[in-house]
Amino acid sequence: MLRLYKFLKPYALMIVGVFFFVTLQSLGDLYLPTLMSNIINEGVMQGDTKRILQIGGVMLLVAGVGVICSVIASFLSAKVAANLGTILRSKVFKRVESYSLNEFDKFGTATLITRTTNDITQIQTVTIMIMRMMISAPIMAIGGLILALRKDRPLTLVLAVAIPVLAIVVATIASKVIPLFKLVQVKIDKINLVLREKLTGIRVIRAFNTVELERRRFDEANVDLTETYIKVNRIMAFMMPSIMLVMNFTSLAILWFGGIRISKGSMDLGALAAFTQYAMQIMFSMLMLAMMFIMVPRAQAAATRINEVLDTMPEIKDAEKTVDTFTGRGYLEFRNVTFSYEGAEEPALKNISFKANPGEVTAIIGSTGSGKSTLVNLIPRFYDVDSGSILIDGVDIREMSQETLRNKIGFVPQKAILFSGTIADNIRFGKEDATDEEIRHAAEVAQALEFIENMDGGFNHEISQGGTNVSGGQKQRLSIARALVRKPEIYIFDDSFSALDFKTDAKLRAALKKETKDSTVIIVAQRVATIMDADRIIVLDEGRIVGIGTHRELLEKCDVYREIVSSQLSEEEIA
Ligand SMILES: Nc1ncnc2c1ncn2[C@@H]1O[C@H](COP(=O)(O)OP(=O)(O)OP(=O)(O)O)[C@@H](O)[C@H]1O
Repeated sequence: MLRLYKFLKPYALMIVGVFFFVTLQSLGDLYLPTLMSNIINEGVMQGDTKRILQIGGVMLLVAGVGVICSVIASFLSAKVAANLGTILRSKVFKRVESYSLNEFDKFGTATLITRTTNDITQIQTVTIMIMRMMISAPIMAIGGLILALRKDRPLTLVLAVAIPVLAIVVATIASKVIPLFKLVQVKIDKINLVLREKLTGIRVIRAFNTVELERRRFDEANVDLTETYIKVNRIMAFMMPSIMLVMNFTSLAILWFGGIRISKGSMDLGALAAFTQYAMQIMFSMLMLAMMFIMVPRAQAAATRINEVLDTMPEIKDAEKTVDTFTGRGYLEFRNVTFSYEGAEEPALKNISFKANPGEVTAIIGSTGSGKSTLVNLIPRFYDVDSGSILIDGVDIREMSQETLRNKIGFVPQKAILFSGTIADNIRFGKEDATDEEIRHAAEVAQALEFIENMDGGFNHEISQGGTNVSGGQKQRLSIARALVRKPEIYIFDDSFSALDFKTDAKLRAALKKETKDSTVIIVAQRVATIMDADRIIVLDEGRIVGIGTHRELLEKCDVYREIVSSQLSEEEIA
């Protein structure tokens, strides 16, 4: 956790301020019992009303200053903790943003969300507590002890018994509760995971009538978390009564032995009243320390999880010296590329070699799971190859900056993703400074203009979160327009025409031909009709290339291709 506190450097002055005001408040609190003892001895016992009012006035003043100090310390500590939260959230977000898909696969989205929200809030809360208690608890404990000793030395023997008893009670409770707090964090992760999956899959859940089943699964995770919370609270419920019991017995013992000492004339009434209060202050400060010992490990667990995110360096990094000048315009080459997903037994791609030139369409076809998406995901460096290399214009993509590389590419993913905002905003995502004319043109080529113009507000029509207010085919066309507006050197369409009807598919490809005539186009497709006219078709099977050529060439020499074709096209279409 200390590591995270390094981020607090800019707020050092505020933290000093918190310590200062907390110290002032604690000193005031320590002074009050002495003043009370004076009121009893010098005012009440002597019947001196003036003295009572005098000391009472000072007590009010001390208490008033204490309240002001406490308010300022609260305000400052809350501000410091809130700022720490902001810094941590932004650091975690920045790091997560830099992750390659490998790291995303490793963590999972649910835990990354819990770590950015719940874990950081946990640290924020504990930070406020630490700032307030770290100073005040020792001052109150040590100061209280010194002042109690000054009031009556023999009576402190009662404390010598009471404090260890209190320590044992608190330590027993803490040892049981700390591991449970750590468990709570993991269980919150689980709830987030279930919740996220259920919410994103709500349509499937409704369609398959599994609402009841899913509810039960959520309830299981929920009950699991609740039970852990109940366990924690059951133990914590013992804490206050046990501590109060020890404290009440301590008060009783002080009054008992103090009474004996008063009756012997070795102690006065004021000193006994003050001593009782100091004893309570000492024990409360021990309690504060105990709370810190319980809460800090909980925040420590959160801190470890945050540090894990911050310490995980993205596997894909820019080279020290990057190449920025290129002689070609999107000439793509795969040289003996082999790639495996982390933890997979078999490589997803084996020994892939091919060339794709500007002005040509290179199509990739193959059965599901044959590695088509994996192959195109390697081009923008979502993952790095295990061996071999991918070159653009003769330069290994690992030798150029990721920004330069990705600027060359217009990527249309298999699953069209839209963001909340207008249709124009979504297309402009491809090119920040795109003019209205460019956006309109991209939409026209993507065969999206007609449906956009039929929508309320046209290009200003708002897309809802996750793009739920447009159809699958419309989503695909908008994500194609987003890639087109970039006018990139390399277009990658990962099964991006699958949701289009045949007529729109054909019209789109005809329009694309003109638009992409100077670019290298890679099309992953399931439908043979979509890629029949491609300059080069690559047939993948279980991660290997089993054929490269035109439609005609492959029909003659590639069995796998022939099988795919005959399962989709009629005899006349093949001919
Ligand atoms: N993130 C991942 N982690 C581990 N394995 C993966 C991952 N993504 C894909 N795979 C595996 O890699 C293989 C190739 O998957 P890929 O998505 O490239 O196939 P595909 O040909 O695009 O299939 P489809 O046509 O169904 O989209 C599959 O066996 C798949 O299970």
